[in-house]
Amino acid sequence: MASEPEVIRDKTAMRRWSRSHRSKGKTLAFVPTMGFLHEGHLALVRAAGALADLTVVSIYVNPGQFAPSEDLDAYPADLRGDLHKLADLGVHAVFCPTNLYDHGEGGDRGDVQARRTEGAIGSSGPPVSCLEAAAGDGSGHETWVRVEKLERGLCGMSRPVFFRGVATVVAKLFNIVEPDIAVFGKKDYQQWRIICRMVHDLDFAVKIIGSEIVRESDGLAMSSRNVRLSPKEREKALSIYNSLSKAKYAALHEQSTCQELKSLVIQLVTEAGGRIDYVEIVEQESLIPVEEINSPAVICIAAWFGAVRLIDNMEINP
Ligand SMILES: Nc1ncnc2c1ncn2[C@@H]1O[C@H](COP(=O)(O)OP(=O)(O)OP(=O)(O)O)[C@@H](O)[C@H]1O
Ligand SMILES: CC(C)(CO)[C@@H](O)C(=O)[O-]
Ligand code: BAL
Repeated sequence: MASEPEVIRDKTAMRRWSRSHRSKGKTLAFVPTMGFLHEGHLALVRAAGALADLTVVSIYVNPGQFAPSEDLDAYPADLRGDLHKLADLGVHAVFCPTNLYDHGEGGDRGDVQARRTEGAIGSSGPPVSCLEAAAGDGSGHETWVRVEKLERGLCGMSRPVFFRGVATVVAKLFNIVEPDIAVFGKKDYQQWRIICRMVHDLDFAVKIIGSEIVRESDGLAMSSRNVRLSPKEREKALSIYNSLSKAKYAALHEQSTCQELKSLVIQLVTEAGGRIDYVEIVEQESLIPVEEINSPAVICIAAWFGAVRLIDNMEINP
């Protein structure tokens, strides 16, 4: 049985841990997560373990990437279960920060009531995150990293504070953990591309690895949010994978146009009872929408099943 990972809650202690190992010549691989770990996360952890001497996993549900109207409060958690899973994989440290943002008394998940308060900063201006809403007057944190073009489309359309929050928290985590390598899942395709771009543009000394999507045996992409689907919704949600698979086949074998492919996915998911947020076919790196697939593209979808919004994608390499 592997030894328990060290659980580190303080950001200064995390940096100290990293630096003490790095000063002895150890390399460090890092997997940032929001916890409630499933096989998708564990695949990233295994990949990380194979690439460096030591593996660090962070578990942190970041209020800076959720809008007050989103599901921060409903996000599932099971720290004890997560730590067991990570111990089995021989992870060396788990960073569960309690002081990542210095924004006062509410702790990092903030004050729920304040988050819901109408008239919190920005209510008539630009959209705000739960982090700012909890602080009320916006004090404590005011620096944001934005990857301006890549954050605009796809999930950025319906989650306007999301990628600003992700890029910022990942930059903070990189500065604290100081890893050599970090592993992200391609399930969150736009997020992975945004992190690659941020690392390139801001000269972070971190190599980013994109890890393939891990699916349930019937094809549904693993996601922490799947646990919130009712059995009926879980069945309907399979239409995402089925429709993406059909669209990919049609793209490769039937020369369908992107408009036809998108219509096919929208029709199949809608008929199954899902509510489409977006279906888009974009270039793999720039995420610019394409009309025909004659170079590497990816078909991306977000759809609601009841109160749960799921995302998925499939790369198409003609
Ligand atoms: N099925 C999966 N296959 C590969 N990587 C995954 C999968 N699910 C999550 N990941 C990756 O794990 C990392 C942490 O993601 P996160 O903790 O948000 O989990 P999640 O399952 O994506 O949760 P949710 O989508 O419900 O927020 C991200 O890099 C994400 O892309
Ligand atoms: C990268 C991340 C840990 C940042 O909070 C999160 O967006 C996630 O889990 O995908
Ligand atoms: N994996 C994405 C995190 C989020 O939806 O907030």
